[in-house]
Amino acid sequence: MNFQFEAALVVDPVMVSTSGDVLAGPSILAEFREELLPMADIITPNLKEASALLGCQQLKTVSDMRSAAKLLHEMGPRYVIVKGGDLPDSLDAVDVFFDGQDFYELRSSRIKTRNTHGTGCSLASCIAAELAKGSSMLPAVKVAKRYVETALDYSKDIAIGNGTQGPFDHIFRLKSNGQKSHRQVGFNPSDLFLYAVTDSGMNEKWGRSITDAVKAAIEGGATIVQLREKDAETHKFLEAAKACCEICHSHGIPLLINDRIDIALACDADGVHVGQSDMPASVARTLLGPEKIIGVSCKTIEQAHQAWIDGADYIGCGGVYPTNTKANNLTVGLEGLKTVCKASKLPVVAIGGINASNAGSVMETAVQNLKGVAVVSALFDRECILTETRKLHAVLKTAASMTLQRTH
Ligand SMILES: Cc1ncc(COP(=O)(O)OP(=O)(O)O)c(N)n1
Ligand SMILES: Cc1ncsc1CCOP(=O)(O)O
Repeated sequence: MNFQFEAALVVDPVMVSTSGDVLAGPSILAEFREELLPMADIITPNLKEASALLGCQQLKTVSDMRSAAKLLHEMGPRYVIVKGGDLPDSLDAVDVFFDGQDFYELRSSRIKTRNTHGTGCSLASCIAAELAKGSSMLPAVKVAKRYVETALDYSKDIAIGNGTQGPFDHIFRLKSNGQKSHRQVGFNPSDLFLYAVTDSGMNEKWGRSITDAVKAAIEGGATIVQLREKDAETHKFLEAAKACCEICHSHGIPLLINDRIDIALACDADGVHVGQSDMPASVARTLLGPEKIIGVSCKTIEQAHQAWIDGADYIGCGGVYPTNTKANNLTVGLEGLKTVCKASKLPVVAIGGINASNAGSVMETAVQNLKGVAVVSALFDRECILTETRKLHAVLKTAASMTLQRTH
């Protein structure tokens, strides 16, 4: 693993709590400014703390937060995130991240709860933990934000003690894992290794149900499944999606729905895959919440960058090779795939015309961020899905181990 930080100092200047209580007085400000901030890799003040550090400057808008982030950066930390939880309720929850050059507005849905004690410390701790795992700063901040948002959502209705504000529950993942034994929580990019994408037309042609097709793909080694049922009627699709959810989750395999956010919500699938002309990923993220997986189809560096800004988890890049499965789909080729992979901040799965004969060439490009291949016809437009999935899995494993040998 390539560690970006040998040691990192994450400073949460705990001075004013989310509830407005003053936790540290003005006497500490000089030490913060002169001693701590110049050493910090990142500081994570809320609006009141940023205001106090800047001599009680009023911070009421996102534009004020940008100016504050810049001024705080001049005090020495390498990165600043000004947390906007205290902005008026009518606005989205926006945090402003500044790396000394560029500003990023990190938006999330506003979760209505009084249980907010501990959010600031947990965000800072989670950033530190991500840095320790080898992450660079902005991805670490994004993971931490998602974690806090999910924990807030999980614990929004918990009633503890007598105070008006309670703590949020930051060990929710252990609990939710216990409740749903096989269901994976969060997104693991290695799941993209062998991505099976169904097709209603192909199942019809071979006289198969979606559930039988999904079962066979999983048995053959598929690591993630997407239901891409373009012609399915909604009621039937929902019933099939619910059944596929059960099958996938009993095997610990994530199930995504193509395009249909309504179906994904109704069957509690693990997420969705959307294209450039579908629901924007940022809206999908707001609708689905922080925990669901969102994939976006991208052919260009700009689209990949936008997907990342919008809060996607991975991108699907292609068509790598010509295909009959998707009409009028521009082919980007291996070179286009490499270009997007190198620029992407998100993991990538290659798609389009991929089969057991060419999957090795795709994986052996060993380009950064490429985690696997997504395949429709090479699995589902075949007589035996199980055999074809096994064959493809073997090819991918060989390619992955050859790549590993080459790089060591
Ligand atoms: C993994 C993956 N990558 C790309 C696509 C294509 O999605 P989209 O651009 O929305 O096109 P349709 O699949 O809707 O025809 C995908 N489905 N999965
Ligand atoms: C959905 C999609 N998006 C880009 S190419 C493609 C079709 C992939 O199907 P196949 O694996 O049969 O080429």
